[in-house]
Amino acid sequence: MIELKHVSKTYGPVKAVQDISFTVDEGETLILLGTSGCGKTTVLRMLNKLIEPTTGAIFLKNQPISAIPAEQLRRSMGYVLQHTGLFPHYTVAENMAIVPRQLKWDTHRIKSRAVELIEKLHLSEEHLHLYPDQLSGGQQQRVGIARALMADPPVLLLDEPFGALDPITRTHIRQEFLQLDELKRKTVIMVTHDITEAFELGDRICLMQQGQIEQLGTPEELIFNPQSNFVASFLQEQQLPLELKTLTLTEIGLTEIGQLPASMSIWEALTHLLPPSKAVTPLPNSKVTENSAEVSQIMQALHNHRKS
Ligand SMILES: Nc1ncnc2c1ncn2[C@@H]1O[C@H](COP(=O)(O)OP(=O)(O)OP(=O)(O)O)[C@@H](O)[C@H]1O
Repeated sequence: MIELKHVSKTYGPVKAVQDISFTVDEGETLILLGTSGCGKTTVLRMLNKLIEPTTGAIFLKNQPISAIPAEQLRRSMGYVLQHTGLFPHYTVAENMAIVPRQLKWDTHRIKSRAVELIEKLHLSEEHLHLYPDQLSGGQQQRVGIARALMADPPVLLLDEPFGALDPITRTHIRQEFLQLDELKRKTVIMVTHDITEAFELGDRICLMQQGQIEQLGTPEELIFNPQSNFVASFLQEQQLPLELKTLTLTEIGLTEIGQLPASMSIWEALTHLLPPSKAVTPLPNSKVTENSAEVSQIMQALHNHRKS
């Protein structure tokens, strides 16, 4: 669906992106993960033709995007900018109508699509008449996503879509986002520096450092088979929670734990088994202290899986 071949971008002496190649399949969610300044946003901006690669080429459905007019390309790619990028002097409805107007949709179609999406994102029709600064940060982020989805583009580019939110709101919006039926058939490329977010949302993760790819793989590959010390140390602090979220009970060799389905992640299983006070917040990074028979059995199976 999308392919980057040996793409680099330099700004004078600054090598923002250095010789990056990867493909993203149709319907896949790829996360660009890395610390500030590693080149994630630059990749996204090149995909959308906001900037040109210095060398290398980008393809959309096997066609070089250099041959696709920018306007046409952007109609097939919704873009959620860092800090939402909503126009402050436009109402929510006007912000959401920008692309449909370019596509010459009639007023009725624009309105009904806006109402449909705003409700899917857990806002109400009344919000359509407000200006961005009359909304909370979380509401603005929802509008930013709704705006990008208006014309139902097959590709969605998201730059830190849940940035600048407190951790609890961030988790809520992320859960809503995961459940959005609108996203199920889209190809999504999302930038984040939040490891948990990357592991929850990504089919694959591209971990970058100083403009280069350190490792590109599934969450499980990154956690259990880090290709460099950088990858291992980048993930180290979150190691246990990531393992718990990435692996299912089946994958650690457990087919029966009480009534819980074996396709559940270890995290979900422990959330069911542990008392709410322990399950609500992420489990301690170093060890799980609760000692019920099932929890012990799960942790033993995880231990065995690590050794295998
Ligand atoms: N227009 C520009 N002119 C000069 N240097 C730039 C420009 N845009 C980006 N850079 C540099 O390129 C590098 C990569 O920037 P980029 O914004 O892609 O990083 P990032 O990983 O998205 O960071 P963040 O998470 O902080 O947004 C940085 O060193 C940045 O200073």
